[in-house]
Order: sequence, then structure tokens, then C-alpha cells
Amino acid sequence: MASRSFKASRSNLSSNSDMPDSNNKPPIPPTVTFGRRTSSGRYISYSRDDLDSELGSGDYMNYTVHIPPTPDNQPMDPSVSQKVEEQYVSNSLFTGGFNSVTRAHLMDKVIESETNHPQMAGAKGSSCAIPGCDAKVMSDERGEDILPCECDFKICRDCYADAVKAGGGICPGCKELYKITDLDEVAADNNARPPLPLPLPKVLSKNERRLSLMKSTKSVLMRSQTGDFDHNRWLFETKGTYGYGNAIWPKEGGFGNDKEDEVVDRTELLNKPWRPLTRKLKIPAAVLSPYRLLIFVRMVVLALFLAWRINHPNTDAMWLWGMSIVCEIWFAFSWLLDQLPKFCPINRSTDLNVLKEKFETPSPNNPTGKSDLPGIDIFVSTADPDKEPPLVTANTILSILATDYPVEKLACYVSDDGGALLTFEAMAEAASFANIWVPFCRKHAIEPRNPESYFSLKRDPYKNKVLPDFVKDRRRVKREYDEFKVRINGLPESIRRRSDAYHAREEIKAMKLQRENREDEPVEGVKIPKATWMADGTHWPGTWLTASPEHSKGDHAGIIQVMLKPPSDEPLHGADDDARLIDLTDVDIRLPMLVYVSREKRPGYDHNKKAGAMNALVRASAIMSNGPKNTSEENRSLRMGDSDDEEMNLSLLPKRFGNSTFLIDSIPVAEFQGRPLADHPAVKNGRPPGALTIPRELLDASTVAEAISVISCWYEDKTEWGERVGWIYGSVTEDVVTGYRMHNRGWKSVYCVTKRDAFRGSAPINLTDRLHQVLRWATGSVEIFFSRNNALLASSRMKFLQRIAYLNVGIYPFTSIFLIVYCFLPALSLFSGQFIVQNLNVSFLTYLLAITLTLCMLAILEIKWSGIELEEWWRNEQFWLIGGTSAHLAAVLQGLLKNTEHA
Ligand SMILES: O=c1ccn([C@@H]2O[C@H](COP(=O)(O)OP(=O)(O)O[C@H]3O[C@H](CO)[C@@H](O)[C@H](O)[C@H]3O)[C@@H](O)[C@H]2O)c(=O)[nH]1
Repeated sequence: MASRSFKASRSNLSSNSDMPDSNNKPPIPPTVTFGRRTSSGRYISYSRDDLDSELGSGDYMNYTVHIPPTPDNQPMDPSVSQKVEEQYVSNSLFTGGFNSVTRAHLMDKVIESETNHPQMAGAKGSSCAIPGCDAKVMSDERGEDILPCECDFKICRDCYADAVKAGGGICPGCKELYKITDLDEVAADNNARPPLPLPLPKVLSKNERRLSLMKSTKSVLMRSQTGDFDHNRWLFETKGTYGYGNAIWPKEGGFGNDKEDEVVDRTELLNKPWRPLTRKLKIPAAVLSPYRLLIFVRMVVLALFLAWRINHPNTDAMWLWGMSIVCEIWFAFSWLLDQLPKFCPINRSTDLNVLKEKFETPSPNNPTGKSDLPGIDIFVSTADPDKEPPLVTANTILSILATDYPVEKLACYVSDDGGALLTFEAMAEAASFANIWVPFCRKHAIEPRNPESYFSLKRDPYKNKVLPDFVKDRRRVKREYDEFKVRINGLPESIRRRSDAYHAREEIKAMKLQRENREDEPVEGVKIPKATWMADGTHWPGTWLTASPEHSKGDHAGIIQVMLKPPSDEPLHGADDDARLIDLTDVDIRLPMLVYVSREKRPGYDHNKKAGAMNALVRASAIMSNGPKNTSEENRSLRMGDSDDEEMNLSLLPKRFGNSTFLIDSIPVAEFQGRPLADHPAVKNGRPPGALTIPRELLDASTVAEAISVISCWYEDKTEWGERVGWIYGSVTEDVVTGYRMHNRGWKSVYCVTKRDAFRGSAPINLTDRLHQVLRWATGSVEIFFSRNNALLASSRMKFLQRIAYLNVGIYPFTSIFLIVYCFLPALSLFSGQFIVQNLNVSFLTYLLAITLTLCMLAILEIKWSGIELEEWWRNEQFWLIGGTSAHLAAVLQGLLKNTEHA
């Protein structure tokens, strides 16, 4: 018995009660609104109405439609209906939040330009519904889909040919015989048919879907009563067949294999240490020793200098001498703090062969050698398209999408705190350009993978490029990139013009209406709020160019758009007949999932800037890419098993993480993915090989609706978000405080500087913004120094060098005071009538000069050694001096005042 719960407007009850199954789809009347409840009790509605038509709560009622299975209403193959739903989800803009219904607005197009990648939102041409295939369905010369079966099952040319030839001519959707098996006839038949209805999402129970993944890993998640992974039980149940790879593990009953040369000695295997993924590389003594010597010499010189200064007080001007000594000691101390963490540099190298061997080599647990790596979500935050140019953000996104990591395991989430249509469309343009950029990078091993950086490289682009079509491909991609740039840079103007045009149309409509209603009276100018319009001719739910209530920077709904839906699990190669600019035969054209998120903003709420944005992304991504893959019952028992453990106490979870069970259930899944691979008995609490090779679940509407609810402004109320969970609030340098808290709890971190820039972002380009930034950082440091996050109070779990680094961060703005005092000492001496030079003897001046010169030389040598361009160095020094004497001082004074106030 198929059972659905819809939320429908009373006026549309009749149309909704006729709601069909996905097997039997009439076109959706434009006014229909139907929805269902998500796990946290919120509604999702599907609508093609104007997003601004408010759904008054009194106009709705809930009812359940039971559709008995009849010959016409047979449940569709779940995997097929899920694919249809996923297509629907990625073509919809989800909105919602405080006091409003969550809605999915189906979009014909997200940007003016045409999009055609099968994963792209609003893409022309749908993708094949056969699981594992994402090729485009056949289309006629007008671009309309050609669907060979009356059930409208979407199928690509190759799968259709397979179904006709090898599958007995049976449609994989409805399991009926294809009436027409000749492609030309199919096309003619399609032309004669009425237009396609919009794809309806098939409402499936979440549990049905969750059964799939993690089934095989079900027992892996067993924990003992203490909350620890129950190693012994796991060992018992798996009969010891887990460990460092069954590929070399002998069959039951013996350690020998059929072939003599494959006989493996058990003890030898057990003793064999597993190969680490990274290795510490020794820095050659020839490099490290002079560096250390340099630091040592500077330390000795400084010590001698300070000793000499202390032993030679100037009795005529003791206060001057005292102040200068204090300043000098401070400088020496802060220099020492700065140097200490750099004294033992380590270089690490990742062994890509081991990485491949461990995670992508066929084994009995992973027969196809699919990637066993955990999923990675990369977050990009942006708040203001005027300060963070959309082209820069788009380039960042493109470099992330082109990352060399298993595509199906990678996802990119963009947080737009400005809720700007400009950012939204720029991201959609980036997703569309990724269609050519990412496969181009894969085909020709392009570096760097940020197009702007790549095309501005000064070196020979053809060096080391072996494929004969590189020159041609590069030229085409460059042309595309130039056009892409023009489109992005033209977006502000095109959005403005589009909005003006739609607005004028609306005003004329309103005037007409007024004229009709009041025939005799003169018509006044009609004023309607000036909305910002999306490419599909509907209102943008975020911030409008002309701020209006519910459409301004601090007041708009939460928005989620899956710009690129999750890729298929198997590689998808570009075909010969693809209308692509470059030949992508044998190149995987899949793209990682890309999601645009703009969290809800409402007046009266503290949105906690970047930290708040990051926490919203953590929750949305946990639900969307890390969604719970074990059933709720398993999750429950998993958590019940931990009830002794205060950390995982069931009753505390909603209080800690908020009331989304989806989110809470995703925690053990994420935790499981983060475990080390148990490929050696020495690995405790690891995950067994092959556990992460199961395809991910398809995205459904209720998942995205749940994600909408966790980005609402009320979600964090009365929870521990920002206090003990997620990015920590209350500091302008939330990254430092969050890092501090993590280290304080015993987390370890690795300072990672890659040879090539991993990603590029934007930084302030004018002095005012830069000074504001420096002021913010310095204020954050002073805050940290005066708070309980002071490194001197850190727990014993924090490592010595980490403590030093945090101490350094906490005290650096104070240097400004000493710097200013030191610089003004001669002037002060003038005022006091004791001109400093008169009171100093010549030997001191000579000594000072010599010391200064030596220190300068050593500093230059050090800079040279570290490979920093001198010009960059000089610019940094200028900034440091300007910032150090202005913003730092302001921050310190501000901090001191604040603290005296509190005291
Ligand atoms: O309400 C806001 C404010 C900022 N941001 C984003 O946060 C990032 C950092 O911006 P900002 O807080 O203005 O500080 P910056 O000085 O530019 O950033 C540096 O300093 C911050 C504080 O230490 C760190 O969090 C950042 O990672 C670091 O790049 C930018 O991407 C913004 O778009 C938001 O998403 N929402």
C-alpha cells in the first residue's frame, strides 16, 4: 500500500487528491503545492508558484493519500524513482526558515546561458535513469528528450540499445515491453506525443533507502559499553579475516594458498609494520644547520647586548635607561617566542603509491578497487560580492572541483552570507564552466587548477605536455574562460537590467489592473516593491538590490541549491558524439557535488559572522553528504550502547546538537569514515578495508528540506553550538579560539604548507580594509590574552610548542606599545631636558650601530633562506609597521579599557 502525506492548499484539494504515482504522471497544474514532513517535523512543499506568495498557516491541512497497488499503480523500481527525485532535487531551489514552510521551487534555468552537464541544475537534457549511468538521454534537434517508452523512463542511447538487444526489449522503468524498438520511430513517436510532465518526486520512506549502504558495515559500528569500538567482538565475528587486507590473508584453515609461492607466514605478516601514508623527510643538514646557527648567533648577540645594557645603566637618565631596557627585553622575548616553533622544521611527504595501494587496490573486500577513501567536504565562505569579487570566488570553486580526489567522495559547499543573486549566478556559471575546465585539467594534468592563475602563468604552457591535441584544447578552453569571465563580470549589469525589465512589466500589469477596477477614476502611478528577479522569471528569495523586508542582508530566508548533483558512482567518459568543445573520449567527465547555501538571516538574531556561517555549513553538509546510511534503529542502538558515556548520552544529544535527528544520526557515520583503515592488527578502532566503497545514496527532497531546517536562524537556540560544538562564537578571531579549544582537548594538528598553493582566496587590497583586518586580528588576540583561552591557562594536553604559538598570538599586539615607547624615547628625553645623545657615551652608539647592522644582515639572510621575495618582505614590513603602530595599539587600548570596565 503506497501511503503519502501531502500538505495542500484547500482550494487545490481536488487536484491533490488525484495525486498520481510517478508511473502515471499528468502535468502539474502551476498552483499545486504539496509537501511532506521531514524528520524534524517541518514541511517541505513543492511548488512552481511565485516564491513570495505566502502560505498562510490557516490555509493548510494535512491528509494522507493511500493509493492501492493496481495494474496502473505499481511501485516503480526504487533506484529509478530515486534518480528521478534526485534530478528533481538538483533542479530545485530550496528555501525556508523561521515561521515559513520549506519549499522546493523547480527552476527551468538558473542562469541565462545554457547549461548542459548532466549533473548541473537546470541542465538542458536530462540524464539517464539507469543506476550507475549519467549519460544524457537522447534528444531531438530541438533539444527535447526522446523517451522510448510510454512510461517516460529516461534512458540514454547506449542503455536503450542494451535494453533492446540484451534485455529482451523490456523497459527498465515499467518492466513492460518497448512498443517501438527502432530509434527513428521513437523520435517520430515522441514528436507526436503531448509535452512531458514535470518529473514528480516519488515519496519513499527514508528507511527503505537507508537499508542499502552500511549494511555490510553494520557490525563494524559495534561499540562496547564504554563507547569504545569492540575490537574483540569484531575479531570474533569476522573470524579474524579483517586486518591488513584479505588480498594476502590466507583462506580459512591454513596459511597456505594453492600456489606455493604465495605461502605467507602469519607471524611475519603480523610483525610487518604497515606502511605509513606520510613520511617525515629529513631536512638536509646543509640547510638546517646554518639556519639553526643563525638563530643561535642572533640569540647570543641579543643576550650579550642585553647583558651589556643591563650592566651599564645610565645614571644621568635612569628612567630612560629603564624604559629602553624593558622595551628591548620585550622585543627579545617576542622574537624568541616567534623563533621557537620554527627551530625544528619537518618536511612530510605523502607516498602516493601507498595511498593507492591502501585505498584503491582490488582486494576481496574491494574487488573492483574502488576508492576506499573517506568523503571530503570543502567549504568556501563569502559574504559580500563587492569585497570578495565573484570571479575570485568562482575561480576558487573551479580549483576545488578540479581537485585530484575521487569525484564521488568530494563535495564543495559555498556559503553566501550576503544572500546575493550575483553570487548565486556566479556559482552557477562556475558550475557550468567546470563542465569543460575539470575534464580539461584531468585530460592534460593541468597545474595550477585555478583557471585565472593557470592562464596568467608566465612559463611555457606547452612544456611537458604530451598529448597532440593539447594546443588545440588549451586554445578552446582559454576562449571559453575569457567568455566565462565576460559573463561573470557582466552579471551585475544583467541582473539589474533583467530586474528592471520584470519590474516594469509588473508595474504595467498592476496599472492595467487598477484601470480595470476603477474605470472612471484617473490612474495614479502604481508603486510595487522593486524585486530582484532570477533567470527563470521568479523572485530571488535572498537579498534584493533594493532592500525590502524579508529581502535584505540581515533578513532573508535560508536558501539551498544543489548546483551540481552528486556524480554517479562509476566513471562517466565523454563520448565521441558529445557536442563538446574538446575530445573527452576516455576522460571522466563527472564533477563533484556543488551546493550553494545561504543561511537564514533575521533581525534580532546574532548570526555570529563567519563562525555562524561555518556552523550552518557543518550541519547542512553533515546531512547532505554525510547523511546517516544506517537505519535509525541501528543508530539508536548504537547510541543506546553508549548511554553510559556522558558524551553520547541520548537525552543530551538534542540539547547539544539541536533537534535534527538526521544530523545526530550522521555523527556516527562521519566518525566511522574518519577512522584509520584497519589494514594491520596494530590499528585500533579502525574501519575495515572496503567499508567505504559502497555507493552513496541519492539525494532526496526530504534530505535537502532537513538541511534547510538546520540552516535556519533558530536552530542553534538553546544548544551547544558555538560553545562546545562547532566553531566557537564570541571572538572576532573564531578560527584561533576554535583551534585553541581543540588543541586544549588534546587534538593534534599539522601545519601544512604545500609546495603549490592548494587553493586561492581573496585578501583586502586597500589600506583601509587591511587596517580593519589587522585591528580585528589584534582585538581577537587581546581578547584571547584576557580570556580563559589564554595559553598560560591551557590544559596539560596541549603541546609545549602549541602553547608557545598561542602565547605569541595573544601577546603580539602588546609589542606595539613597546615599539611606540621605544621610538619616542629620544623625543621624550628632549621634553625632559635630558637629550639622550648627550647622556650616552660614544662606545654605546658604536655598539648599537654594529648590533643593528648585524641584526639587519642576519634578518635579510634569514628571509633569503626562507625563499620569500625581498619585495614581499619589504611590503609586509611596511604593513607591519603601519598596522603595528596604529591598529595594534588601538586594539590593546580597547582590550585594556574593556577589561578595566569589567573589573
Ligand atoms: O558574516 C560573515 C562575515 C564573514 N564571512 C566570511 O568569513 C571570511 C573571513 O572574513 P572576515 O571575518 O572578514 O576576516 P578576514 O580577516 O578576511 O579573514 C581572516 O581572519 C578571520 C579571523 O581570524 C579568519 O576566520 C579567516 O579564516 C581569515 O581568512 C570571509 O570569507 C567572509 O566572506 C562570512 O561568511 N560571514
